[in-house]
Formats: sequence, C-alpha cells, structure tokens
Amino acid sequence: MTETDIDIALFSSEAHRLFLVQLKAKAVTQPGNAALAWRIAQIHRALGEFDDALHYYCAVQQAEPGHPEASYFIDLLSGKGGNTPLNTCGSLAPPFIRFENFLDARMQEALWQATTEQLPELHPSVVEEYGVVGLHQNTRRSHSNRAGQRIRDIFYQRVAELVERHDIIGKLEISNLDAVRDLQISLIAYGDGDYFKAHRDSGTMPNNRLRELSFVYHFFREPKRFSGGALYLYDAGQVAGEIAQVNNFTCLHPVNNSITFFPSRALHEVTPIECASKNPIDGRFAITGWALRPEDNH
Ligand SMILES: O=C(O)CCC(=O)C(=O)O
Ligand SMILES: [Fe+2]
Repeated sequence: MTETDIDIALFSSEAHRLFLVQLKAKAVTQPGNAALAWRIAQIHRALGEFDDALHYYCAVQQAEPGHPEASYFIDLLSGKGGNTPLNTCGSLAPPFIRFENFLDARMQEALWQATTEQLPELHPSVVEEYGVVGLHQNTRRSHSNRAGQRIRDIFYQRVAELVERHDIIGKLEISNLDAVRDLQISLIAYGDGDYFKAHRDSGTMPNNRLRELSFVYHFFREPKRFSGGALYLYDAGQVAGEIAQVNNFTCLHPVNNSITFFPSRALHEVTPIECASKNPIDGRFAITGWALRPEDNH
C-alpha cells in the first residue's frame, strides 16, 4: 500500500490502522507537515477516535493558521456542531451535535419499560428504495415501529427544548426549519446481523419528503452485549458543483443514553451488529426522530 491509496483504503479499519502507523512514523520527523497531520486526523475521525483526531486537526491549524476545514472539524468533534460555517469552510462533512446523558435515571427506566412493552409490536423494518417503500433487506435489517405514546411523551418535549436551547437548527445550518413542531418518532431494535446501509432520511415519499432534522438516541443494556453498530456520517465530495463520490466519514460509536442530531439529507449508515445473545433486549436500540418542515416551505 502506498499513501496515495488512502481514499480506497479508508473503508477498512485494518487498512486505517496500517496507514496510521506509517503516517505517524513520518509525522514524528515532520512535525510541521500540515498535509500529513491532516491525513492522520481524517483517519482518526473515521475510526471514531475524536480525541486523537482533534489533536491532529489542531496540529494542522498550528502548521497552517486559518486552515478553514481544520477549524470546522475542531468545532465539530469538540461537540460544538459546526460553529465554523459549512458554506465558507468548504467541507462537505455533515455537521452533527451529540449530547451524552440525555435522559435521567428515572426516564431511562421509563423508556426501558415502554420499549419492553412495545417489543412484540416491532416488525421487520421497511425502507424506501428508488421510490418504493418495502422490505429491502440488503439495505436495512432491524425491527422497528412508530414509537408508542409513552415513548413520544418522553422524547417530544425534551428534544424540542434541547434543539431550541442549543440552537441546533442554526448550528446544523438547516434553513427550512425554525423550530421542532412536527416530529415523527420511531423505535428500532438491532440484533445479531442487523444493519442499515448508506441512506438519507429525507426522500420523495409522503412520509419522508418534509424531513429536515434527524436525531438518533442510542440505548442498550450495560454491560454492552454487542459489538459494531457504529453510525457513519459520510462526507460528500463535489465535482463541478455536483455531489460526487464520498471519500471519508465520521464514525460515531454507539454511546448509551446519547442523542445525536444531524441534517436529514446527510448520507449515513449503521454498521452491522454482532450479538451472541438471542435475547432481543441485549441488542442495540435506537429512538430515531425527524423534525418536518412546514408543508409550504421548500
Ligand atoms: O440506529 C441508528 O443509529 C440510525 C438509524 C437510522 O439511520 C434511521 O432510522 O434512519
Ligand atoms: Fe437514517
């Protein structure tokens, strides 16, 4: 492998590791090399290692003060969303904002009760593919349903308040939305072998065409009894003003009781889950929600 193969290799974490060793060995002898630090930072971001990624994005900024994308990623990975505006920094990595410890202990308990009660009502998840909503299990495998009233009661107000308090719509640069008014919410259970391949939450169907802001709340029993299930947020490339191939992504490992917001149009994926236990309650759970823009706003 050579360094120039990096874009191809980015999709395998083993290749990521190999490159990291090589690049870091080189970086020791070239501490002021911004391009090198940039590559290392990008790989750490794709491995979900945000502290390491931040360290190297800061090195980029030090070597090249005013580097717009480095500032963007420093804001992004330190939890501030994209304080550096996307449209001026030129990055096509989708912004996101994650909060840990979203629900207090009492609410988490209430959520587990509501989830356990709703488990028998979950069915194999459907998804839109080329304008057809159905069971497309090459794309999506999990069990899900619209969240019942008890789950809605736990999330609706808390999410709306959080979005307002932290100006999440502004930070994610969602222009067609001013507040959370209309929220679709669903419950998803991922067991062994489940996944959700790259997709966007907004589309052309009646149920998804108005989606602007997505959130995912991750929860699972501790100690964690599964592996995998990372949420990848893909960067988009651009060629002549058109969206082009992706070449990197931000990896968000699932954190129990965390909530992550991102624009619904962002391409994202849930990597396969491995879970030895056959008990569905031992898997990876998500509450996902979508804030809809008003009907007349395009
Ligand atoms: O489970 C997740 O982390 C994300 C789920 C998702 O992307 C969706 O339901 O659209
Ligand atoms: Fe999604």
